[in-house]
Amino acid sequence: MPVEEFVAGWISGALGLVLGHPFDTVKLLGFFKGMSFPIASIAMVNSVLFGIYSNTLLALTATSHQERRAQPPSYIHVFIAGCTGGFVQVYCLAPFDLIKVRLQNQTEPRARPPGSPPPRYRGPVHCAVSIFQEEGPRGLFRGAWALTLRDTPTMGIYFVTYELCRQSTRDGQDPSPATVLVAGGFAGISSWAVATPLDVIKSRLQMAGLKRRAYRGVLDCMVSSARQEGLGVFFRGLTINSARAFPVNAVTFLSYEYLLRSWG
Ligand SMILES: C[N+](C)(C)CCCC[C@H](N)C(=O)O
Repeated sequence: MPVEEFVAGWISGALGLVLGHPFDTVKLLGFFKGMSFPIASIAMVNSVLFGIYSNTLLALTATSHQERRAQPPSYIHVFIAGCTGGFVQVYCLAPFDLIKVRLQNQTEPRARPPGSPPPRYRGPVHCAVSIFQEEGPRGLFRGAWALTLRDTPTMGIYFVTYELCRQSTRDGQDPSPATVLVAGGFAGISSWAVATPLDVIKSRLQMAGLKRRAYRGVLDCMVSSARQEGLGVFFRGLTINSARAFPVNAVTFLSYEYLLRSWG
C-alpha cells in the first residue's frame, strides 16, 4: 500500500489546521492557544482520510496518484473513494472530536471571579481520562454514529467538488496553485454546507454525556431539537463553518498536491 499519501495528508492536515484554529477558538482568549492537541490529532485524521481515499482510488481504477494526472478517475469512483476515506477516518476522529467539543464548551470567562469552581477538564489528556472513568470506554465514542452519518457522504462530496473545480486544467498537466486553492476552498465549503445539520446534532449528542439532557439517539436528538428550536437549529454555525472551511481546505489541498508532486 503506497504510504506517501498518508504522509502528505498528515502534513497538509496540520498546515490547514494552523489556519483554521482561530475560527475554531473564537470564543477563547488567545487565538493560537492550545494548538498542539488539535495539530497532532487532526494531522493523523487527515492522514487516514487522504491515505484511504488515494488507496481506494488505486483499488478501483488501478492508477496511482501520478497516473491519475493523465487519466482522471470518474466522479463515481472519486465519490466512492471519498465516502470510504470519510467512513474510516471517523473512528480515528471520534474521540478527538469529542474532547475538542467538550473543551470548547467549557467557555472560560476572561477573568474568573475569585472563588468560582475551576473548569471541569484541565486539558485534553485530563478530559480523555475523565470521560473514560466517568462514562466508560464507549463514552469516548459518544456521537460517533452521528459523525459517521455526517462524514461518510460529505467526504464524497468533498473530493468530487475538488475534482470538479480542477477540471479547468487540461489532462496530463498540473493544476496551477490558484486552481488548487480555489478547488480546495470550494470542496471545504460545499461539504461543510451539507454536513452542518448533522454537525449540530453530533455536538449535542457529545455534550449529552455531561448534561442531564439525554437523547435516545440521532433521530430523537433531531426531532426534539427541531421541535424546541425550529428548523433553523440545523443551520447553526453554517456561516462560521463555511468561513473556516475555505482557507483550511485551500491550504490542505495545496500542500497535499505539492508534497506529492515534489516526491515524484
Ligand atoms: C466532511 N466534513 C464536511 C465534515 C469535513 C470536510 C473537511 C475536513 C477538513 N479537515 C476540515 O476541517 O475542514
